[in-house]
Amino acid sequence: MNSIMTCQGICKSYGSGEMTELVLKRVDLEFFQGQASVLIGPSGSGKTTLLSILGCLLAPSEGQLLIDNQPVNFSDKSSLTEVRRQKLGFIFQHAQLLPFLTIEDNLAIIGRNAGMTDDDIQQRLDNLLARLELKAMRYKFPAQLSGGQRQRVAIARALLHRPSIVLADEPTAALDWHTGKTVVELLLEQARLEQAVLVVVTHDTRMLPLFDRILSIADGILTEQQQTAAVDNIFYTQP
Ligand SMILES: Nc1ncnc2c1ncn2[C@@H]1O[C@H](COP(=O)(O)OP(=O)(O)OP(=O)(O)O)[C@@H](O)[C@H]1O
Repeated sequence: MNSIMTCQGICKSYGSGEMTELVLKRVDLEFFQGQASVLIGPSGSGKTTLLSILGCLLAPSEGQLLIDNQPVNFSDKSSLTEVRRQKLGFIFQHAQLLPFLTIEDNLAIIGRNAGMTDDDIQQRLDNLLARLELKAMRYKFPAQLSGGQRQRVAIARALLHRPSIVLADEPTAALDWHTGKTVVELLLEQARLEQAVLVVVTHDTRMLPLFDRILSIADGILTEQQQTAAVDNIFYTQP
């Protein structure tokens, strides 16, 4: 399996002097092609902080992030934007679609930012809208879709430019359990199909058996647990 992303001794602290809060303490972690990880931990434990570092949105205080074996240079804004546009796909709690653009245009803009040709964007749109059962939504506006449909568009948008890494921050928090589970299953299926690294933050322990690996943060320390047989998972609780 190819290593896509590596955290080497990553620390993150906020504030200074006596007010310093050390949120991440030496995180060492490797992410492999096609691997799906779920990130859990109590409120305030640093999940969004770690996801923001993985997404090149926030610089670590110490340590290095490597993507495709290249250290990410957090002080070079233009190279950061390039890495985000080419290699990363994001899904948030609320789909955050642009309300004044149709679904097609919301997706196409991501392809244009990544430098894809119009033909490639159209082919990719046709393919993803069909796979995610969104063909009928193509010319609609976000406000005309249900919450679950909007999150399916968010999945299509995160994958459109074929990123090698997809990061999702509580993608189901605004959905009911059934819709949320369907959205996560689709996200996993589509990310695996594309062989992308997937990292999902969730508070919902019922989702854990769906993932290859559980990353758990507490008191700034990250621990990982591989999952082979989902039912043996100690975190598993029935819906
Ligand atoms: N910009 C910031 N400035 C100062 N402190 C921050 C900042 N962002 C986060 N923190 C602090 O860092 C800690 C971790 O926050 P973070 O948002 O990463 O946690 P989380 O695990 O995602 O929480 P939740 O599950 O509630 O979303 C918290 O104590 C928070 O108050």
